[in-house]
Amino acid sequence: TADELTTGSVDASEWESRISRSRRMVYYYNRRTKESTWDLPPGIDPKDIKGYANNQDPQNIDPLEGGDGRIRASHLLVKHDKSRRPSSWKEPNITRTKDEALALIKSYHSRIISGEITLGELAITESDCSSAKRNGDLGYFGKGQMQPSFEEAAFKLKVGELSEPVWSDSGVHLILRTD
Ligand SMILES: O=C(N[C@H](Cc1nc2ccccc2[nH]1)C(=O)O)c1cc2ccccc2s1
Repeated sequence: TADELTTGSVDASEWESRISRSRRMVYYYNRRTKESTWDLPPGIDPKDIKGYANNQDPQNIDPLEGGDGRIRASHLLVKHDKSRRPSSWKEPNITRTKDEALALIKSYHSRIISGEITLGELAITESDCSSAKRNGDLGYFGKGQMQPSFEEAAFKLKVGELSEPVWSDSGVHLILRTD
């Protein structure tokens, strides 16, 4: 439409293709306008859209990546005094040092790999991220959505694998890839 031409949302780079899990069909999502559509706007060539390879049969989706290049993960975040936002639902003013945060996350890592407790259970009470309310679940995310260090570590994990401590501007994380 005319306004699309003026707002430039005919720009292929704003679009990504995703899989509708319910209808097992490819749909298109515009990261800027947040709109979803089954049909690409006129003037955009599907082959220019990143994400799920188009005109592939959604039945042969890579089961490990949800088919559209996204993964799902939960995490437990321990913030410190130099975090991007040294505050959380748990602690309005976080004063622990980076070393103390690392010591804490290592103790959590040990308890999880020993089988004493799961990351999801521990995140509820101990994570400094608001995802604590969802057992640390961050939902599905693709490349370019999370902080680079977090994304790099998460995409290296196999489904069900727990990361070593991972630093981001927010603090130090344990990441569990769940899908
Ligand atoms: O950025 C968030 N929360 C920040 C802390 C934080 N920083 C992160 C950096 C990478 C991945 C997750 C992260 N969580 C905060 O509460 O200060 C998010 C919260 C939630 C909640 C539900 C789903 C996704 C997200 S991402």
